[in-house]
Amino acid sequence: MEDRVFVPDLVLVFSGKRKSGKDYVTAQILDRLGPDVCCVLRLSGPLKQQYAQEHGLDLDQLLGPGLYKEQYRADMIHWGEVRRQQDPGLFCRLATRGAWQPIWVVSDARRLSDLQWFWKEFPQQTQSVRVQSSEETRKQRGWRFTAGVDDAESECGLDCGVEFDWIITNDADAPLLEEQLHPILKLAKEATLSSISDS
Ligand SMILES: Nc1ncnc2c1ncn2[C@@H]1O[C@H](COP(=O)(O)OP(=O)(O)O)[C@@H](O)[C@H]1O
Ligand SMILES: C[C@@](O)(CCOP(=O)(O)OP(=O)(O)O)CC(=O)O
Repeated sequence: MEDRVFVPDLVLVFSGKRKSGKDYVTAQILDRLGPDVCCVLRLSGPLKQQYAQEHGLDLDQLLGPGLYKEQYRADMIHWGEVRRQQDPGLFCRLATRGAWQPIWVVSDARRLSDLQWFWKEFPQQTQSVRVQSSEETRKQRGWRFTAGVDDAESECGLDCGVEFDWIITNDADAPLLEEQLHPILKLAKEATLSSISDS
């Protein structure tokens, strides 16, 4: 474990397939809790930054939701895997560096090694959240199966073997997101309150 000065009260580590709604759901949580209390951290942020720099690419477009990033996704996955083999916690460390809010929402865990890093660093605080949507819904949001991406560890690494603390079903016919997020938001509020009363 690293020597830490700052330890968050709660770390919600989200995973889910492409277009399941990870960004959408985590943005809703940020919206409810506010930026003084909560931050959304993306493991893909430092990865894309480094990748863009090395390959002379447009970082803003790589970070955006458009088609640009899809042209590079397979190669970025491979590039990131090589980096992770050398140092499995690299992107987790970089993404969390400097985060000061008491609630961290990590939007994009993809591999067991990502979750393991948070469990090890923040055993008391980490809660895993899976966002799931049907293939039909994901298709309506623009997803198309891509060999080398949708059958790779980046998309399938957390498909089995993890008992998630929370599962959010993000389909039109599922219970309202508002209702599904309620217990998680309650937990976040309780975590900050109990740390205020401890201090
Ligand atoms: N519950 C929802 N209601 C409306 N739009 C949604 C919902 N969930 C996801 N979307 C939309 O679907 C698209 C894909 O969602 P996104 O959060 O980017 O997925 P992911 O981050 O898992 O790839 C985005 O345009 C997003 O706004
Ligand atoms: C190379 C990646 O980090 C690219 C991730 O890009 P996004 O996080 O933008 O992906 P989605 O939100 O699922 O569409 C994947 C990886 O294997 O690390």
